[in-house]
Amino acid sequence: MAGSYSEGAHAANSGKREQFGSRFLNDPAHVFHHNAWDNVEWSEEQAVEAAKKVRENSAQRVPQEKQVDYEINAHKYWNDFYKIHENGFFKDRHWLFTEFPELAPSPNQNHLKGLLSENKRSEILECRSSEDGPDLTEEQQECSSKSLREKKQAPSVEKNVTERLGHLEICDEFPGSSATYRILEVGCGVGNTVFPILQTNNDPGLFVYCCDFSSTAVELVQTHSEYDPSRCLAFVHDLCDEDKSYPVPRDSLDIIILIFVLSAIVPDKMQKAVDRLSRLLRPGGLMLLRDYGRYDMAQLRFKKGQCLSENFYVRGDGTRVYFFTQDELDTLFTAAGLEKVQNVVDQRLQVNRGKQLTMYRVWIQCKYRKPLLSSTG
Ligand SMILES: C[S@@+](CC[C@H](N)C(=O)[O-])C[C@H]1O[C@@H](n2cnc3c(N)ncnc32)[C@H](O)[C@@H]1O
Repeated sequence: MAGSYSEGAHAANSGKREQFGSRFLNDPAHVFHHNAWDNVEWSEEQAVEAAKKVRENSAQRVPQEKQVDYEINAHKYWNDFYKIHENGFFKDRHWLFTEFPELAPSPNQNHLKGLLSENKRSEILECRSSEDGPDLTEEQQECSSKSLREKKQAPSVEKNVTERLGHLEICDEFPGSSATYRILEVGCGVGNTVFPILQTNNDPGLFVYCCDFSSTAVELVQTHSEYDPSRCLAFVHDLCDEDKSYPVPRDSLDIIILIFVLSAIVPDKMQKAVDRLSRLLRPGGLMLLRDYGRYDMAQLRFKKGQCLSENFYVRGDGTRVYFFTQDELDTLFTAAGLEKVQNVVDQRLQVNRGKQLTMYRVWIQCKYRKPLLSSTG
């Protein structure tokens, strides 16, 4: 499988991610000079070969009764996973702040969000004009200026925001209710995202919620030396469980993070799970996702007999994984009433220089925003 390699400019033009990628392989002969190459363009031959591998490994499906077991006992398989690996498997994700600067906003930006959660609508509209400074990200500037445009064009937007934020006053007692910036991570595992956020974001108004349906994982978070209940709440929750609610009211969260978790649930439950989460975001709040993309090396490595349904597989330890396209994720988020801010594919070539191995990774990264004038049920 030969890859062809792109210049950064080409990657940018083709809708591939720009922020991550800075090391480009221009000369295939240099492939083993570094550990990883960004924005690797696949050749047609390589894509055809990947599709063939997927057809082959999907030809034989896991029997129905086994599929039922994997679904009913999904949390047990993950519990077993964490009993074995504890917190040594997934690495802390310090790239988070490059990719998602919203997780560690500057004090000014937090102040801005705080005003919104305190329902000081008139103040926020005043503040925005002076705070749209150079230290806001491009997306945040776009968000803010869009808000201002909307303010001028449609007074009903303001009314809607006020009504929605008014809801918070009704449910004013919930964990973290006095916080001014609320982040929820779903499928948090042992806290490899949550603890870096708590370390990096020193905003006194920050409150971080995190949940996972693995009680073993949640216990590891709660017993971590840096777990501070005054800044964080870890709880057991199944994001597919329609009967159990989250411990926060609707329209209350600034950020929801989904890191390699949506791919772990059965595809026909994804939409409702995203819908429920979307309701928890405040107007203007963001859903952030990073997850497996179609034809990632992990998908191509599955053997016959591990396929549950199209692009959905079970690993040897009973945990499951789906491989998304950008369009599928776009449909999930937009159907949940969110607007696209970013939806990019990160095609990376990882290199094991010792073993002279090349590994083609495909990840998708998304940011979707709840509109100010929102109709998420
Ligand atoms: C691949 S791990 C990622 C963990 C973590 N987000 C990270 O990046 O380190 C997937 C996580 O999703 C959790 N998970 C899977 N299905 C879930 C569900 N239905 N509800 C809540 N958590 C779930 C698993 O227990 C596991 O911790």
